[in-house]
Amino acid sequence: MTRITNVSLRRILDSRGNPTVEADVLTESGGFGRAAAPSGASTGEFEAIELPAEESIAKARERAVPRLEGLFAGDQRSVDAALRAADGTDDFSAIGANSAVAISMAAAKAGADVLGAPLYQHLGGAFRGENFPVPLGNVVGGGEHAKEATHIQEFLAAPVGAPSVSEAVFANAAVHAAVADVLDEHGVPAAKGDEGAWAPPISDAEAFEVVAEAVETVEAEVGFEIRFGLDMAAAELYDDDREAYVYGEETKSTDEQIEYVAGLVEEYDLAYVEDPLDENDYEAFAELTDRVGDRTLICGDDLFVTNVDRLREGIDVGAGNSILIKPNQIGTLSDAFDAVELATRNGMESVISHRSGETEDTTIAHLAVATDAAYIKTGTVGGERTAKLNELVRIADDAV
Ligand SMILES: C=C(OP(=O)(O)O)C(=O)O
Ligand SMILES: [Mg+2]
Repeated sequence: MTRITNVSLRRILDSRGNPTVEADVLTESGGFGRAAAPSGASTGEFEAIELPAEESIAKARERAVPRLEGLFAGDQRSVDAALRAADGTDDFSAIGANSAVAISMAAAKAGADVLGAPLYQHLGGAFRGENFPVPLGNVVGGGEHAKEATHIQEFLAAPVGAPSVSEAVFANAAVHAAVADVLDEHGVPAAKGDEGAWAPPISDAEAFEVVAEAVETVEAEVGFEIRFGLDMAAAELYDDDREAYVYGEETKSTDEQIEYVAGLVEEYDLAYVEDPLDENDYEAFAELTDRVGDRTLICGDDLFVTNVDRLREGIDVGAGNSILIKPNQIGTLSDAFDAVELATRNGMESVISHRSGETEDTTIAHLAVATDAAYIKTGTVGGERTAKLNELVRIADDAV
């Protein structure tokens, strides 16, 4: 292992055209790692804090960079502990989780480079599992990612029967194309949302029919099982004052929301439902998990925010049976690994995820393989999404 000699930070563009933070980490033996922070739009209330990119860079340069120089790049726990110590808050509000996560990931890449190992190997170790994650591909979407489209944020193709990562990735792209065909037949124009999913001006009920038809068509073509799932991002639908989930003109009480989601799982044989309920409602999550958790994944994104304390609370009451892992929600790779480990020890699946604002960074593809995650959620089309999907294909091919 060699020591970090230099950490540099710069402002780059994300996929929405917003500024984000990129970090370069250099070691004394010439090891190099570069990584960039993604950014959410439907962010959870309990996420680590993202500061404006310029401010985050200035604060991290002043407080974190001097502490990092001299540390071993391959010693991820020490690097991440130094980031936490430099920040001094629980939520990275002093230097920004955007600089923290960019540095944490860049250090991991520099550590891998020093060893001459691919990142997934460095992070996962010699005894990592042999499994590859099933990609969940966003094919129709709305909510905070596209205005005038569906209330439900994401309809996700789930090629659970694909014999390989490559076939799964191409199946999702085929479902995305098939959705366009179905919309075209119905005369519905559709732009794309932030993650590259179609964002048609149709009701949620119509979207279910469109996606079900597209999935069925592609399933028949490829000859393996494709199901679909949802990210309801229900914290964005929930109105605290009205104590109800708001779908345009319609509202649903918490009990009605549970009934609605349980009905959808039944009707469409959903493989996956993320954030079906508000981020503060562990109890309702637990009730839904009790009802349908034996046949689908109930995943906490805004509920858990990749945070072991919130996950522990969920485990105690049986809220959800899987966790979404977004490194920038918590600020470091060590924290993200801890969340995966806690989930695994408690029989929960992990789903490694992109954000709606992304870059060409491919770290999450390596993270998903390193942690033996059941799923990766990283879109279907669009350069910042295919960067991760293509990296997954390369990892499976052992060609990184
Ligand atoms: C990827 C998501 O969106 P965002 O990055 O906007 O939180 C999500 O909610 O899972
Ligand atoms: Mg989500």
